[in-house]
Amino acid sequence: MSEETVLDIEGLTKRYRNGRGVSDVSLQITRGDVYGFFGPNGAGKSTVMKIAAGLVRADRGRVRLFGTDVAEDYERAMARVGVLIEKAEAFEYMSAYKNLELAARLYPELPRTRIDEVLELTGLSASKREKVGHFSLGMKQRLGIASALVGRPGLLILDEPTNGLDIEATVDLRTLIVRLAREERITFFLSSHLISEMESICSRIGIIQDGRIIREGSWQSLKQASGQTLESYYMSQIRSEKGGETNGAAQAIDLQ
Ligand SMILES: Nc1ncnc2c1ncn2[C@@H]1O[C@H](COP(=O)(O)OP(=O)(O)OP(=O)(O)O)[C@@H](O)[C@H]1O
Repeated sequence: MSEETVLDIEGLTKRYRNGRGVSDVSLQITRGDVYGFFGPNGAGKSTVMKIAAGLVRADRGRVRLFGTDVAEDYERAMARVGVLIEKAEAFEYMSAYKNLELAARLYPELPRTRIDEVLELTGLSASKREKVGHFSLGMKQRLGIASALVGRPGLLILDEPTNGLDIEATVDLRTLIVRLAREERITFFLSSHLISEMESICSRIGIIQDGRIIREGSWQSLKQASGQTLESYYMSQIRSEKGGETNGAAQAIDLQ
């Protein structure tokens, strides 16, 4: 594993009691990547992300964050990781600022100015005294990201960050991710079931279907190799797997 590998997932398998889950998932994310994890509903994106964030235990396989195994030393592995899985949770009757103060309690060594910094980064400074209950969904998502940013993470894991957002809020969120990647040098592992919403900001892409990674590569190489938009490429891959043209076998090809 190179020094630059921020997240290293190897051979993850998780079977829920109902027999669903993920099988033999491996992927690596390098410092500076905006890694887009795409797949249909129920493909296994959240399961992989929850295991990566130490929230669900895998049956087999290994996750290393910044070189530390999550199962062996959770606190160390997660020290530089911010997580937003599913919907951003916040106390609705409190202001954005108060919510972030609570998040900041986990990091007593951080200066109080960090709260204003993350409010500024996420474009919420003007609303910081407003109750979160009055926020739009897009603002709540941005507050969730602000909360994940408090501890100055090197990696942000965002599961379906655009879920339920309208176009304007989706565009704002994309702009925010690009800005954070550039200005704060944050690496991203983000998922979506709508490739068109995120493909333009991703440097690497993994496609998961029925619990297995079926394609992986850099945005450029996948786009060039396919000679079509990534959305069309994605659809053709998903359909060909469904049609059994590849016998449903895991075919993680790295085109880089
Ligand atoms: N706690 C659970 N118990 C049983 N089955 C589960 C559980 N969580 C997920 N599953 C099943 O595992 C499979 C993968 O689910 P997962 O939520 O990881 O997919 P996903 O790609 O994130 O889907 P979506 O885009 O709909 O969020 C699905 O078939 C789902 O029904």
